[in-house]
Amino acid sequence: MRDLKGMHMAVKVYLVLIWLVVGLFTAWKLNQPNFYWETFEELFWFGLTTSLIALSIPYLKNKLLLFGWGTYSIGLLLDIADDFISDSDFILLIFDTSLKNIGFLITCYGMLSMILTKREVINQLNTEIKQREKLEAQLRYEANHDPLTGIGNRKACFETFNELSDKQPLLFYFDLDDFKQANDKYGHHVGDNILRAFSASLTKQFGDDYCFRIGGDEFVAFGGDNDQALSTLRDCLLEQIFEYGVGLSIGTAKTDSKEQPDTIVQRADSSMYSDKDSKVVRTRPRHQ
Ligand SMILES: Nc1nc2c(ncn2[C@@H]2O[C@H](COP(=O)(O)OP(=O)(O)OP(=O)(O)O)[C@@H](O)[C@H]2O)c(=O)[nH]1
Repeated sequence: MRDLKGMHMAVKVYLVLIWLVVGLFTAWKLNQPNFYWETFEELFWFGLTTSLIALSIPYLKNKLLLFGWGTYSIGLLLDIADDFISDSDFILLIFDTSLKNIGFLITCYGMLSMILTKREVINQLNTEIKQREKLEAQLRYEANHDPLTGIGNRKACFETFNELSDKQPLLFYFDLDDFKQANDKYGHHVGDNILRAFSASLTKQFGDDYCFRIGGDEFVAFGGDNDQALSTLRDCLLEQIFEYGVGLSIGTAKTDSKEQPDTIVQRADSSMYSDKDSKVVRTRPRHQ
């Protein structure tokens, strides 16, 4: 970019010089009886073209374009020479117009090939950008979602906590009962399916964006104050996994913008433990 700015500056300086030369040439020639306006015009274009070529050489990689441009300039030079030398003296002078036209065509073709090459490069870059964006979106998704259940993870829960609690002010904390037993009895893969089924029921109840898996068999969800009774909610969430002998403890805590998310989660966690401890039918004591 700085190079181009420098180039524009140099072009301006060259143009001023050309006009200066042309002005002096005109002033001088006006006093001559056989002044050729045509020569003056040809000199001007030759000066401008060669100046631009000289300036562009460091920036132009396309040899065809430079060759075309060069050929055009030679045509212009022959045009000027034509005014001073007669055709019979130098046969090449009759090709001035042809050389200009050939130079012009080669320049056009050089530009076309340059545009096509650039377009190919731009297409490649666009493909790379799209791939990168896709990869970034995937990485962002993986960083914020639990790979097993597909719902949000602990990190996502705390990052969106304030935003979600503004919309849904009651925090639910869920912990499966006797999940370890189900794991031991039916195998780890069934345990995985239980977690998936539970997550599916949870998102059905609370919505995809409001549920998170924050530990092995621990989940949180954001809901409204007017939600159904906890016993109904428990039955609903256990419907698909009840057959494996797992239960569900639920704790709740009202969110408060003055409190830290950690504190609110801790309150909901304590409430969940009270629920777990209050269970009369348990196959074994907790944390065994
Ligand atoms: N299948 C499976 N098991 C997991 C996964 N993550 C954690 N666990 C298991 O989940 C169990 C959680 O432990 P606890 O909460 O003590 O198990 P629990 O039997 O529910 O205990 P209580 O809550 O007291 O009833 C452990 O046995 C872990 O190995 C997982 O991704 N898949």
